[in-house]
Amino acid sequence: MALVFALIYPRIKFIICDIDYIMKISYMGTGYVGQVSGAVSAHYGHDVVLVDIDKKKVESINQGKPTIFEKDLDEMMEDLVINKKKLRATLDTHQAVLDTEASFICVGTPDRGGMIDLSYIQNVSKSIGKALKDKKQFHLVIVKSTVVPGTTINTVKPIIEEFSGKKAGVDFGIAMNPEFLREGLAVSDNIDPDNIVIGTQDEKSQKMLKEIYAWAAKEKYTFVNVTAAEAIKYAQNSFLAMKITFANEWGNYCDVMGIDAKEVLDAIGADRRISPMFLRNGPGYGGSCFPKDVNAIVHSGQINHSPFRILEEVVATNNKQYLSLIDLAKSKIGSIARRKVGILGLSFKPDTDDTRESPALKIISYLVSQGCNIKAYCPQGTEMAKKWLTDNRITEIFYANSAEECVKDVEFVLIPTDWPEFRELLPKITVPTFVGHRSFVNPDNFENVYSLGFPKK
Ligand SMILES: NC(=O)c1ccc[n+]([C@@H]2O[C@H](COP(=O)([O-])OP(=O)(O)OC[C@H]3O[C@@H](n4cnc5c(N)ncnc54)[C@H](O)[C@@H]3O)[C@@H](O)[C@H]2O)c1
Ligand SMILES: O=c1ccn([C@@H]2O[C@H](COP(=O)(O)OP(=O)(O)O[C@H]3O[C@H](CO)[C@@H](O)[C@H](O)[C@H]3O)[C@@H](O)[C@H]2O)c(=O)[nH]1
Repeated sequence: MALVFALIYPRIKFIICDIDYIMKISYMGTGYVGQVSGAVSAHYGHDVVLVDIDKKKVESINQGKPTIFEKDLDEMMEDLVINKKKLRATLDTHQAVLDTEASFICVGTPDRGGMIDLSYIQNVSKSIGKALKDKKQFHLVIVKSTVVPGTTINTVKPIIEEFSGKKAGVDFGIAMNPEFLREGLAVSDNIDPDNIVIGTQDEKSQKMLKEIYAWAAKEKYTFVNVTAAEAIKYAQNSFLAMKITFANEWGNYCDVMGIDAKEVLDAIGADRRISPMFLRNGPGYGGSCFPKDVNAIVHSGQINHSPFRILEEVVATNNKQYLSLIDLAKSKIGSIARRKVGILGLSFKPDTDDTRESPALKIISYLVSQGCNIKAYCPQGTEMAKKWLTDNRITEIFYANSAEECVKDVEFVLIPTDWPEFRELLPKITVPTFVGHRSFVNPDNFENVYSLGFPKK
């Protein structure tokens, strides 16, 4: 991916306009998805306005500063906002709809008791509908947020029709274009996507989406209807979550059987039918997407009388997997109650500041319940972690300023998140250290280091 990015980035930096028609596009919701996909769209030549209800985000973007930590986004946004003036942000949804030809809906669809909370989708659909009432020209509305199959047609479309008094497919278009970016690699994933899924119900909307993505190679397009586009997103994420869970269960089994899980997983990954991607065992998948998306599709299967038994098991297994790292520590050092523990890595994976559903936070909650004294450090995730832990009344944590400080004066260390920079520290740690991802390190190279999926005496 690094090589692909190195080849592609200079090209888009210097050839800003790679499209036949410069479209005016608004992105409703300026989080990880809206901010990155909006910036990349502007980079390829479109005129983009990002819309949010959060004033701080809008102000920061208008100064050319992203509000998330994402590789290459700082430089790209500063260039687009300050120098090229292709990207701006606003709080005014109404005006943004009037000023643009197409709007992507990129608001959150968080987990609420195993289902997705549609309130943000409903609110933004109402605002778009009200604006369309005042607009004469055709406008394309594209759902990019992850929504369960049926949501665009049964929720978004009727709300916009009601508030605009207009008809979908005639006065405005309705489409679904799921987002596949990975946090930490969001810019490069957007610049060079594997697949662009275009879900539409009418020809005009499909034509407009082809213009929006005119910069991409045509073989990347997948044309489907709106509901299939919604389903593709869930099928993909649940498959990947299942693959990781498969690797995790093999990791657990290999521990017990005295086998190095990496040898097994690397070997099967060499078979092209399986592939090595998403086959690293660890302390369970986290993040803002896999946990909530697998829950939501399991729920949709249940209420539609077509249960996903295999995914129900994936959820149950993943919910417990973080405990395997604690069990590994217990198996080597005995009781962990009331011990001093250093936790390296709070984000749900490296290269992001996002700590949503991070296994590290579940581990901290458990250790605190056992009376442990926690020191924690993360290169980017501390701020978001602190907020979540404080909201959950976990306040007795010492947040170290460096990885070195975090591992001093503790009885053992846990590394749930495999930030590459922690590797350099391993030779200097003198206390037992337990690593979540076997792919991160070979524990045989260190006296005191243990890993899930690696049976070390
Ligand atoms: N984060 C990812 O890696 C990722 C990848 C692919 C798909 N998705 C999906 O994309 C969607 C957005 O995810 P995210 O991580 O960017 O969410 P996020 O929570 O980071 O951002 C959502 C933004 O929407 C804003 N918002 C809420 N209501 C609004 C309104 N009425 N008008 C304008 N803005 C409004 C919020 O203030 C926030 O800034 C979700 O459905 C998610 O499942 C996320
Ligand atoms: O082999 C692996 C790969 C990942 N993980 C874990 O799985 C989680 C998710 O990782 P990743 O998929 O890299 O990050 P996300 O940014 O959550 O991206 C996923 O979720 C997004 C939101 O839907 C999708 O757009 C992406 O395609 C999909 O990969 C993290 O906790 C990882 O540590 C593993 O344990 N082992």
